[in-house]
Amino acid sequence: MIKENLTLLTDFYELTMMQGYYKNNRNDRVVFDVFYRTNPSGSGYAICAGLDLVIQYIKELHFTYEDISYLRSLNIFDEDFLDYLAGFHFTGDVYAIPEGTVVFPMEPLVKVIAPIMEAQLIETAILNIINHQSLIATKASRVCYAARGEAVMEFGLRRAQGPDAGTLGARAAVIGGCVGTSNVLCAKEFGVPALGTHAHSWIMSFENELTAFRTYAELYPSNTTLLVDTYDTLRSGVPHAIQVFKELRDAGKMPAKYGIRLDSGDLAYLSKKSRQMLDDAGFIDAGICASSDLDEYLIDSLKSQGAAIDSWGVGTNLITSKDCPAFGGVYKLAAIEQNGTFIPKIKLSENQWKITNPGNKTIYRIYETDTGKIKADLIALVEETFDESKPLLIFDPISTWKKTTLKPGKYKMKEILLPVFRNGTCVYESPTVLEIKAYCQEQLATLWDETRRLINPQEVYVDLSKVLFDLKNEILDTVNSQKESD
Ligand SMILES: Nc1ncnc2c1ncn2[C@@H]1O[C@H](COP(=O)(O)OP(=O)(O)OP(=O)(O)O)[C@@H](O)[C@H]1O
Ligand SMILES: O=P(O)(O)OC[C@H]1O[C@H](OP(=O)(O)OP(=O)(O)O)[C@H](O)[C@@H]1O
Ligand SMILES: O=C(O)c1cccnc1
Repeated sequence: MIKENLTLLTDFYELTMMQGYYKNNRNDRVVFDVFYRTNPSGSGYAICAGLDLVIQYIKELHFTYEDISYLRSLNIFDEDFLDYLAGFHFTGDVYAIPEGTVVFPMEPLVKVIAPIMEAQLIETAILNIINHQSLIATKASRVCYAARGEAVMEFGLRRAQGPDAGTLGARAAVIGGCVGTSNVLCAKEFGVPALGTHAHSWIMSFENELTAFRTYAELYPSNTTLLVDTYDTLRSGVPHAIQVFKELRDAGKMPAKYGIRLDSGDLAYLSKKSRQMLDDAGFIDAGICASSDLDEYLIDSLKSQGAAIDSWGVGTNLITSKDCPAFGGVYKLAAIEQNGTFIPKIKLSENQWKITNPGNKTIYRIYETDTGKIKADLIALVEETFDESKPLLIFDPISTWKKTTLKPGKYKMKEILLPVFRNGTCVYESPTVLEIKAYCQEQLATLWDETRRLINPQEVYVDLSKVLFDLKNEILDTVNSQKESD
């Protein structure tokens, strides 16, 4: 599923444009930026994810004999262009922000520098991959934030939008902070923990709840989590679970990890009552897991209600990012090479926020030295250099009066857009998913609490360097004066 050749996973217009470029002998190198304009779910940040699949996709790019025959059958592509496609492979450069990094609106997450035919073809798949995985990684980081460090298991496969979304979404959820997933294919493919309890059907398939619990506990002596809400949580489920735990204790076979799962009803009330019953029976280390249509807001609310829950199973709302189903990443042309120099390009909009940033750019993350927290991100042209031993003026590119001068010694800069392909060859090795998850935790720690909060977070400034800001305004002035003279 994930490793297949995805070359035709593109919008038809990319191919019709490609043929147009081909027929007009236009294959100049261009710069395209992938960026998004608004953080999903009202978040103060996003987590970028999906680069590993983008790399696999680009490495595999080629049109098979069947692909070419299919395109020929559409009666729109000429033989000379189809011949070109038959020999097609990617020859360009790609730069990207590593997976698991916290990112902010308007900054290029991926930058493609390639002949326009190649750069155009890969737009759709790159957006498809980055948009989906970044959306779910961001959602997972919010859910895990609400759980305040307690384990969150990803349980959404059955309600995901198809097998790929379920599997790659689970990968992204682990990057964002989940301890593992119920999705076995994801666990195998990406080397992440396969986790789970059991279903109501297990209980219902036995003559009674007690026998179902006993049988499960015998089968899985090292991790016995019993689902207690099939008939009556407090009158039947929890007492039966306690009875089974007592039998295990009496037999000297106490599981290393054991507890109950609540899946319906008032989770705050039921968890507190269950906790009391378990504690009274001497099972103070029994865990209480909760599931049932949870999301970050419900978990946060349950926490503030004092719910006695210590692990969480989250499915539908996480794997589908139900409150915000699209990430909104776009792919915009930023420059075209002419005679060896990149000519910056701009896309105008009535909305100032939507006007693109021109040129071949990179991003510097600016950290406060005292705290290690992010002060701002700075988008600059690649040829610019910065000297940390000098003061740095940063200002908001829209509300330019919002500015600050950073003193030498008080800030550090780190370039976060890294080379991934050079001249068509991959020069980047993706870390494992668990390494990316650990890196993501470090990244989240560089955010201020005010930016992490779930509602109305403080935004992080993404500024333009003075050189880029001036260039953008110069181009805007030129375009505007051209419009007036037309
Ligand atoms: N204490 C609580 N505070 C806020 N929300 C809660 C609390 N307890 C449960 N919830 C949420 O309320 C919703 C309850 O859903 P609903 O009433 O449809 O069914 P249920 O209790 O899961 O029972 P069933 O599965 O039998 O229909 C779930 O989203 C659950 O997470
Ligand atoms: O609520 P979500 O966040 O989507 O989490 C996944 C849900 O999937 C299961 O229910 P389901 O009714 O599918 O199966 P079950 O009979 O095992 O409860 C599980 O018990 C959770 O309630
Ligand atoms: O293992 C579980 O408890 C589980 C798995 C998928 C969906 N709901 C629950």
